[in-house]
Amino acid sequence: MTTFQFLMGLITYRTWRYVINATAWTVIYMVPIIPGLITKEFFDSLTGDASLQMGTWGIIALLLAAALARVVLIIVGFITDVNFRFRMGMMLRRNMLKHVLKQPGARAIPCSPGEAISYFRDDVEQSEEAASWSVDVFGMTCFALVSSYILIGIDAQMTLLVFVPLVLVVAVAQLATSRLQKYRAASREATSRVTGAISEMFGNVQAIQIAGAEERVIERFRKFNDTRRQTMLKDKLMGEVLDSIFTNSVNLGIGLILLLAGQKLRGGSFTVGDFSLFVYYLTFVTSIITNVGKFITYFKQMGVALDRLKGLLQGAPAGVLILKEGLRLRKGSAVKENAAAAAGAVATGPSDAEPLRSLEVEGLTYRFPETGRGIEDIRLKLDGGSFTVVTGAIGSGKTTLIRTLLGLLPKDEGTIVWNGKTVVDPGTFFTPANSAYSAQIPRMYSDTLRNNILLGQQERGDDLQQAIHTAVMEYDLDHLQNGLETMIGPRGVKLSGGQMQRTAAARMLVRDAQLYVFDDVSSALDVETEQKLWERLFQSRGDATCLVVSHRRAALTHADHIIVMKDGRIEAEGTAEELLRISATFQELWSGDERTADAALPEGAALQPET
Ligand SMILES: Nc1ncnc2c1ncn2[C@@H]1O[C@H](COP(=O)(O)OP(=O)(O)OP(=O)(O)O)[C@@H](O)[C@H]1O
Repeated sequence: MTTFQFLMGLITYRTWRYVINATAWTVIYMVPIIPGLITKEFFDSLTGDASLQMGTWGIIALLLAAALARVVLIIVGFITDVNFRFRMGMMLRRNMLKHVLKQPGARAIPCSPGEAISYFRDDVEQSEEAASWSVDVFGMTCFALVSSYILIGIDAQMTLLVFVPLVLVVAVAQLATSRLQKYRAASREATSRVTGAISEMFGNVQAIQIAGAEERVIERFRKFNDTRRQTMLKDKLMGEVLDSIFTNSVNLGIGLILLLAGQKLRGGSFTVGDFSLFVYYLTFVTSIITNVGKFITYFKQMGVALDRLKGLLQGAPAGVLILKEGLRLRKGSAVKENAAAAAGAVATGPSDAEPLRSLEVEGLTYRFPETGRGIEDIRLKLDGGSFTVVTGAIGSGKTTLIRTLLGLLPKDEGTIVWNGKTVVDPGTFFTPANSAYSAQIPRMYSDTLRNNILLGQQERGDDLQQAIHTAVMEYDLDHLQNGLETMIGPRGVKLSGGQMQRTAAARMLVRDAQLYVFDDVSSALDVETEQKLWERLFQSRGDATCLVVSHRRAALTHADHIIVMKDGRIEAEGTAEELLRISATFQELWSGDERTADAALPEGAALQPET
């Protein structure tokens, strides 16, 4: 998609709003034609050259009326502009967000959240700016056409001098294009790095403190800021240089007009009124020239913004950005949408989920583009109601296997078959009521513990209490000041690693699902708590199928089937007894866990809330 197609895509999102906006601003730009003619009449009346006799008060009244009309029109223009800009920006942001949310969860954005914020804020604003200025260019062109027609009628030679700078400006702006784009791209990139670094720093305060890395982190941040300062300076300087070229080329035009007008006035072919009209229109032509230059600059910068936004799409067609769907800004449409969503929820609700009889995976492969590592040719089968553990050394591919199976990473190859039917889109299929998942690193929101567990789900009967009990959270609740109503997350009480994992387990268990997937939920739990968790899970959800990543004996001894991963492939599989005989990797993991269990902390040591 070219920058022009992108611009047209934005403009035609709400064509009639654009037309209203363009009409309003065209009238605003055209209004000064009238006071110019009135002023000409006034001066000509002083020298007796006037064709209309209005008198001083008549002229004042006309000038006031024209000024008042312009004020009113400008207010209208601002309203139409804000409305148009808002919708355009919202459409872009909505389409970007929709695309991001459709991506496999683990690769939703190709950058840090801070950088993504810069795409959503700065690049969208830049695109809005160019589209909004296109309205002004249209209005200004109309003014230029009408005023030049009037001026040519008076003096063609002088008119040429007024408009020559316009040609100059366009030529200079075109010549400066590639450099301007280069500087803009560099300054945007540097800004993204800075916002990305801020989000990383705030997200990793504890890790930075523990490593005593404050100074090094700040030094790195300072370097990013220095680069940003330099690139921004170049970008701004280039903008200012162009601006001054535009303004000064106009001044040159004014000088020439003054010289010529002097001669012509003396010769009698030019009236004082004509002179006043030229000078009056010139002030507007000046702003037109500057603004046309600005628009060309914004258009070029829009090209840079478009390239960056394409990057966020990760290879999807750029047309995604300008998909024309409704914004649903009115209350009525939101209500309708909620009703539709509620209807959808019934169709996929727990009662409709088909009980899991078998889940088969064949040739599942995913390689991270950055490292080429991942999982290769995974084949596995889960029977309904079974407890399967995936184990293996660090980096052997356990998490990648789970994420690829659940559609959080886009599989390169392989098939997933649920009860004999191929799963076409794992990302949407592996959600409640088919499956629920607890990630290796759980994320908490700044909200109450209750809302963090429910995550929008309606509380039904004693579901919540049951999930809390199964996740072995009762001790935590007793020790949190406001129990379930305690504010947690970044802006509340900080939970320990074990508390977060139990909260994530409760979040998963409060949902009815056929398949429960635990990714290393036990890594921050002591042995006794983990033992309780599995026992309670079997009591409360005995018929559920579980797929668990763990290297702990507490999980391994409960397993019907164990899969041992090594270098992204399945190295061995079987029961714990069988694997202890045949797999050296498994023997190592088994004895490694014995040492960990011996050194484990007593129950409750990790349960105190960190504040
Ligand atoms: N985001 C990523 N980008 C590139 N490579 C990755 C990424 N995540 C993991 N890898 C690589 O893929 C391989 C498998 O990683 P994975 O996280 O699945 O291992 P794991 O067995 O779950 O490890 P752990 O026990 O530490 O959680 C490793 O070599 C790892 O370096």
